[in-house]
Amino acid sequence: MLLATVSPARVALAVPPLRQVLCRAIHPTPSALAFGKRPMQRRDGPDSGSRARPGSYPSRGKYPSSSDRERPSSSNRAGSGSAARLPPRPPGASEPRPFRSFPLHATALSAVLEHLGDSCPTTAIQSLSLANIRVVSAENPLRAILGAETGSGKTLAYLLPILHHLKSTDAGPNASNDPDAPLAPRAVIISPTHELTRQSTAVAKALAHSVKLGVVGGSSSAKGLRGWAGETDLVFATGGTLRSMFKGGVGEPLDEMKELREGPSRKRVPMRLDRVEWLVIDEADVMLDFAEETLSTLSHFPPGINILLVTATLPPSLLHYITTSPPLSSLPFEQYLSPGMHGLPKKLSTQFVGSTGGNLPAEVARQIKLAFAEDDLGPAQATRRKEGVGESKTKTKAVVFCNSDSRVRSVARTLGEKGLDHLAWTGEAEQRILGKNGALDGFLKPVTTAVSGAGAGARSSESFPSHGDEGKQQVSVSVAEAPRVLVTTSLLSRGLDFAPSVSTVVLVDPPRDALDFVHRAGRTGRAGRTGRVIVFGMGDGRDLGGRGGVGKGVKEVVRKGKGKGHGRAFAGSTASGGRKGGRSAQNRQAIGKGRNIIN
Ligand SMILES: Nc1ncnc2c1ncn2[C@@H]1O[C@H](COP(=O)(O)OP(=O)(O)OP(=O)(O)O)[C@@H](O)[C@H]1O
Repeated sequence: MLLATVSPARVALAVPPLRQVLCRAIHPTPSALAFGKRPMQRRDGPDSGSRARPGSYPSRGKYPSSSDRERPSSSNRAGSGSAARLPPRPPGASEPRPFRSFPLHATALSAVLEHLGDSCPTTAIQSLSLANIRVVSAENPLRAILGAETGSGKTLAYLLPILHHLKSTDAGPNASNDPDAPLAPRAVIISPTHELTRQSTAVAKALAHSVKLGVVGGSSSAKGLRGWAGETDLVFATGGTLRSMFKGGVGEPLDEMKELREGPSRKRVPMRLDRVEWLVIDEADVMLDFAEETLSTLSHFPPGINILLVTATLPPSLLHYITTSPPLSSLPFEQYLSPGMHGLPKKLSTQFVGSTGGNLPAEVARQIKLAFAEDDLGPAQATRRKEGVGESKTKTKAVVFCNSDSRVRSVARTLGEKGLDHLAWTGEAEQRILGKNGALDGFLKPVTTAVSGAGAGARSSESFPSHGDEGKQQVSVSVAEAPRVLVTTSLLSRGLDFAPSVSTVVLVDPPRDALDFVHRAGRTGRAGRTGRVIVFGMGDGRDLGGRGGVGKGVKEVVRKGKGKGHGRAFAGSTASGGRKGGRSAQNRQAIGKGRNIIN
């Protein structure tokens, strides 16, 4: 009944068949390519794409370079185009392409080339985003979903178009140095956890340093945004941090209890949202767990802002939510979904452990030791070297997911007894309460920046090749003596970019649903690298279909990761779509008791 209030056009947009999404991706309109400009035509108007627009590319039979945009030819000025002069349709807009082939602001382009390496191409979602995420007019804001598998570069997929836009329309540094001026960003990025907020902030800072934009990141609700004031460009925060700033209205003190306890000398952090042009909700499907809070947060933002929802999983319930809940439902969302979405990363193997001999934690420890021993074998070492993980002596690491804090404690205890150096990280972890990633750094990918003059960005010919870390300078602290195993809960399953040395993810308890499986498993095998996920509690993997909704969903995810993915909405525990019939995956018995590997 709720859908009755939604126009047919919007329903059609809400759940497009894959072919519609891909068609749009394969044939981006000139206006879609002209991002950063604000032509007057409606984005989805009937004549969209039928004539050249201001800022669109000259027809040259190739992708234009950024310099094309900076020096417009007579054929790409406003009104000079015609259908006959449209640029050739690209062969596949989700194909990897050089970052230079997109009309990025020169500073944003050099920042990303410095960050990833000069010759590093885009990933599928980055190609889609850079070709399509643009502001058409202030009166016609953009609403878009960016969806792609874990570890596929979604952070840059949303950051780059925003950096481009902010820089292209930058009015220069704010003259006011008033320490009491409210924090006033142009873009706000909401993440579900403090850990992810801190990591995304670090990535944005690494880029924004060259782009010369301001980035503020909240690391905890207690002190994250304190000390910042005045106009800035990007603010990263959790929904909770933002809400606590809005409590009682924008400009009210943050965390009043602390303020009472520690006295009025602590700096207040008011925030003004009237300058906000962009709102990004990272890990957007988590919104569903906090539906009311999310809507209450959104109600503070101006109505005409551009909204990007970024996600690795797109359940129909999320589509329903955004089409029926104001203010999200006020405009339809375009969908840019990578073909690999809802599958596991391609080089991630799934291994099921059916039998534990009655002692689950001990078997977990045994399987981790086995995995590390496999990693130390020659071929695994050679692959890691090729993938830029580091020296052949680099020790691989494992992240272990449990469904509860008590399970974290019991597994951690056993790992200790079995001589496995580990870190246990739950919502109650002391470092976490202090608002620091510190202890986690040994597991997280350090944010790097190129050392000038050094050759960075080793390439391979795969569609999503790993980039080398040669020639990079580590920005975060040294983590040489960090433990090899991290034991945690779903708290760290979302969005975090774990280090390439994390070769193994262990699911001690069955995932709550297939979405949970996708996110936990996706902490390894990132950026085209190899990885393995070891799954307990779901049998030996041969009869997943017979294990109810979760089993069916997991089976579907594993199969999609190995074949051609699709971008349809994902039913989670009862995933729909995908190929019928024979398995694309090959099952083979693993070395080790009862472990079944699906490659
Ligand atoms: N074009 C690229 N080529 C190679 N590596 C890339 C590229 N873009 C980003 N990366 C790297 O890929 C890794 C994963 O990126 P990111 O964390 O943005 O993935 P994600 O899609 O957001 O994953 P998740 O769904 O888990 O949040 C990062 O280490 C990033 O530096």
